[in-house]
Amino acid sequence: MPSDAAAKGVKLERYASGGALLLRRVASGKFVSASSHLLFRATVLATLALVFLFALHYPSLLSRSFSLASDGSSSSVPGASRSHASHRSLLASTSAAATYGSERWQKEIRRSAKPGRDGGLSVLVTGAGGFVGAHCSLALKARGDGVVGLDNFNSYYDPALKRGRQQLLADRGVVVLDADINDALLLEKLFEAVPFTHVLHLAAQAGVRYAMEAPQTYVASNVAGLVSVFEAAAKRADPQPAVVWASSSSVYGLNTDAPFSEDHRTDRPASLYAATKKAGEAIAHAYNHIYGLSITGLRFFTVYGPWGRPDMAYFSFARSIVAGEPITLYADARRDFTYIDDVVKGCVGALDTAGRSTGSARSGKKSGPAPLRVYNLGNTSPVPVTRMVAILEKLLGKKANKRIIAMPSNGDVPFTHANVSHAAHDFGYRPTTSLDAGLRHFVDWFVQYYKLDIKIAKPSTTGKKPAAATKKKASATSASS
Ligand SMILES: O=C(O)[C@H]1O[C@H](OP(=O)(O)OP(=O)(O)OC[C@H]2O[C@@H](n3ccc(=O)[nH]c3=O)[C@H](O)[C@@H]2O)[C@H](O)[C@@H](O)[C@@H]1O
Repeated sequence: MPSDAAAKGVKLERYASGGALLLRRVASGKFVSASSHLLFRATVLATLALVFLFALHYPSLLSRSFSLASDGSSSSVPGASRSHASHRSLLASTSAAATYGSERWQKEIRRSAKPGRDGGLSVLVTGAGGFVGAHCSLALKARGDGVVGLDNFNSYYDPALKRGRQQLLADRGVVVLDADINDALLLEKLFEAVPFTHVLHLAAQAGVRYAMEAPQTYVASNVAGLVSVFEAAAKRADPQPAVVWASSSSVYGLNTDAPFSEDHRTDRPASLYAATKKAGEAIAHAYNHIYGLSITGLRFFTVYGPWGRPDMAYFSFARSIVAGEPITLYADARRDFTYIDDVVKGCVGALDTAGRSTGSARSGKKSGPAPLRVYNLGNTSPVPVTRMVAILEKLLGKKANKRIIAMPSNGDVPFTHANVSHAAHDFGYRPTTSLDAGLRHFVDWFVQYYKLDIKIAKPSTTGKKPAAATKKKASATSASS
């Protein structure tokens, strides 16, 4: 136990008085002598010198993140952009139980990547903490494929939701790394550790209208990040995997021919978001042409469902309706809303039929042409946004406080409508979920996840009155379950 004096921050000083040796109390601050000042300064200088040397020799470490999801470390990033996310990586590395490239790290990655069935795929899923990425990872794992995920868990929307999805995957033995697709060295280490058969590249900066606020994050994720993934798949992986990646219905931009077919013009994007996705399709062409990389782009049409993205209209409207807050509807807007389970089946079908890459990382040459494909994954039945709101109102048992305005000039397009005949022909893609049924699944999850005391209306076909919502723990309802 410290003495009372020490505990109070005082020191006892000997002094002579009248021949007697006495003790007196002196504040400890007064004892900070010139020599301890010097010592302090020397320590600070030495530390700065060490940091400088470290940064000089290992600059790439400053932009790398590599903790394993399973170590339980949480490092959500303040700020809205993916490009900001990597700055926390040094923290992630020091807190990780199994560090990047270490034997334990490799062992964990290989375990997660190992298929649980003969002929199973081994898939690297980027954006696995995201909405579509998490559902696809669960579905692949459920059918016996090996999956390794990565995600930078940025705070474009609530990172807690992404951590929740990560936990769902961890519960099923799927590792999701805290990592950024722009970290070339990390991707290299991943491909060194595992001969992935496929990459499902879903990490991106999503959201059409946010591109006006944060244009550079779209370039960083959707252009630079895509190049980073293609570079690693083409030059660092041996053998090269096939890549399936998320393009967007927004590439149709100002196209007015409907339904949208892959053969239609896509050279008039209405938003920077759409432009980066269109750029991605051009970049895919180049990597396929030069390196023989098998590449499939999937144009998603307004995907919705449980564990969805809170920035999307159906989700934010549901929150506003519950909170009694106003919502703004763009007059006459229509969307080909596509339910997550249908999209997951499309993604899995695209992976299964991707065809091999023909290039070699070692020789840098390709042995012949490799598949280069692009598909619409939509629902084929556009619905007015006002109808989507009416379904939500009915399910939630509450009227929305609606404000209807003309569509602003914010990158939005008035309608989307998918022709999916190519996907149907090549891998049997057939969307089966109506907006009514899909939103019901969403609201079921929404009420459970946010623990809302809401009675959900039964489907109109039953003609029954609203029943109490179940209170059991929220779970994914995708093909994974
Ligand atoms: O299909 C796609 O390619 C895109 O789908 C969605 O984009 P969007 O269709 O604009 O989805 P929401 O932001 O959820 O908007 C849905 C509809 O609600 C309308 N809306 C949106 C916001 C609002 O305040 N009011 C409103 O009426 C929009 O005009 C749109 O018609 C996603 O956010 C994109 O990431 C994705 O790439």
